[in-house]
Amino acid sequence: MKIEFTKMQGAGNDYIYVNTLKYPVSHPEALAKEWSKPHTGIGSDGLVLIGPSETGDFSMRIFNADGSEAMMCGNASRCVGKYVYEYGLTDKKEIALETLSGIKTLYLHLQGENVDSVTVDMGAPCDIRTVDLGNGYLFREGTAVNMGNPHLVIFTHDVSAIDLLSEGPAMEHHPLFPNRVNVEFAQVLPDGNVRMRVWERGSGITQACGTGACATAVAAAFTGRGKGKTDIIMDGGTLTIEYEPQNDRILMTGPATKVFDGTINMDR
Ligand SMILES: N[C@H](CCC[C@H](N)C(=O)O)C(=O)O
Repeated sequence: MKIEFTKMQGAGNDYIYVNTLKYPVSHPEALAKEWSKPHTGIGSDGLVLIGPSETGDFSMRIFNADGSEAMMCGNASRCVGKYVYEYGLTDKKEIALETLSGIKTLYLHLQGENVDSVTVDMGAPCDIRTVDLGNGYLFREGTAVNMGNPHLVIFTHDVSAIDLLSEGPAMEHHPLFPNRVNVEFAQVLPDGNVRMRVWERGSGITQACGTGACATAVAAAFTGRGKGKTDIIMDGGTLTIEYEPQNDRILMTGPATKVFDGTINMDR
């Protein structure tokens, strides 16, 4: 059976989007793995399913490139906003999106007929704590933050010097995080904005991570490095994060971009 999909990216974090109202998907874990492969698949950081919702306007499920299901994805939530508006599933510019970590509100910013950026109310961070990573690792200390999904933020003076391919997996599988963790290496710049590189649980190096950008801003505030509105500059683009520890929410603003539409066979 041939189904339609759309490849979209937010700050370079690319996913395959399928409208399950039209094409129900019964085995997303296997498809995420197969389709994410760059040479034999479509090539992506994972698969995102857009569906109906009883508590919100739409629902989103996200699968990493290794087939594991994630609770939340910041970059995908913006792209879902663009998708449902531009493909005529809604004419709302404020959308309640149901995720495994609760309802997130999307505020669409239009350029003519098209959505070019989206602000997402990402809710409140939780379980913020300093963690001792122990001996035998490049860094001794990090900040754990839960943004609906787990993150470990490590501040360093030179983020370009980090060998992500070895440091990323070492942290993802650190014994302190039995469910694995998304890892952000962050460097505060002279103007207070932050340069960040990410290793995602289940997808490896990605160009950007929305929940990771939020976690980085939270960790910066928690460790006395923060400012209320911070640009988090990643390899694939920049997200603006608004966070004040006394407030109960984080606002994330950034681009949402369509790459192409395609069709693919669902059964092999
Ligand atoms: N790229 C995503 C996060 C995916 C999360 C996933 N890697 C996990 O928690 O397992 C973002 O923009 O927030």
